[in-house]
Amino acid sequence: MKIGFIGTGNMGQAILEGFIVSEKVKKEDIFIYDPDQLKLDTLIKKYGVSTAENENKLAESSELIILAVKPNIYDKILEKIKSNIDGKKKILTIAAGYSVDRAEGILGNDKKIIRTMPNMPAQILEGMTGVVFNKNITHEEKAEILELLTGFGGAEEIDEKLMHVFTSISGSIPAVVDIFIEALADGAVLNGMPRDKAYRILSEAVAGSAHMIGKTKKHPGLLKDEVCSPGGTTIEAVAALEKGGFRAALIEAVNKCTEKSVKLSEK
Ligand SMILES: NC(=O)C1=CN([C@@H]2O[C@H](COP(=O)(O)OP(=O)(O)OC[C@H]3O[C@@H](n4cnc5c(N)ncnc54)[C@H](O)[C@@H]3O)[C@@H](O)[C@H]2O)C=CC1
Ligand SMILES: O=C(O)[C@@H]1CCC=N1
Repeated sequence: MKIGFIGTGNMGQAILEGFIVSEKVKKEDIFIYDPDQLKLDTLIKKYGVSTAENENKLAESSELIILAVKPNIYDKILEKIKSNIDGKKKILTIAAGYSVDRAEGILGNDKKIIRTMPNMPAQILEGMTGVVFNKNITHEEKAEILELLTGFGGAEEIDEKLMHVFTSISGSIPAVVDIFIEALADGAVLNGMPRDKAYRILSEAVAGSAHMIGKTKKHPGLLKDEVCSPGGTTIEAVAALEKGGFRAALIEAVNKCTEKSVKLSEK
């Protein structure tokens, strides 16, 4: 399948890298367009992909078009490429708060639209992507798209109503985890550990703890209890977190992020 990227910023590049590293897509089948020539030159050099002269040329030569620009220019780009989108081409969106309905409103409801919410670990094949298909995508095409997306991590079809909260707990979550790890490393540095060593240890310890939940299927509260020895060290950390409002801060973070996705969708 010929795939075109409109926009090769942070997320566009992460997906592109995911496709290449996973070998799901051949470099000859990837076309990119971005007004930032430096980004294009770097990606052409690094991955051997081809560039298109403009958005329309890219749309003409691609079967799947990935719109990886900021949400506020989605309407403008779709209007621009509209005449090159027939009922066979697929448009894949990744923007926060950009509904299938809105894309159909511009392209027509006879077009094939896939709304996704990827996340940055796609770059290292450990991403998680939420997927919504419009009614024009066939069963075979759904399977083909999910297969492509699972090349760089997990991919799950979800109800579009849940896309806002999915954005908070998947699309945006790397930033939350990054702050979490940075702050933990500050604590380690405070106690004499070199920062780079702390990051190395934390990335393993946090990933392992997260995998325990998926692999053991135990309730996270139970896993926490198993770590807290009576009168031991861990319960001191737990008590400090509760005192600092850790849970409330995280619930509010998910809530605010979800609200923002809703707001973006109302624009
Ligand atoms: N950064 C992330 O972790 C995630 C981002 N997203 C979504 O990805 C989209 C892009 O976000 P980022 O990559 O973070 O932004 P970014 O600012 O890094 O990338 C946007 C790219 O679009 C390019 N661009 C601007 N006008 C263009 C045009 N007319 N045609 C083609 N390209 C054009 C810019 O030069 C830039 O390279 C957003 O819609 C965002 O909601 C979704 C999930 C995660
Ligand atoms: O911050 C944003 O709006 C995008 C969507 C999810 C992650 N980054």
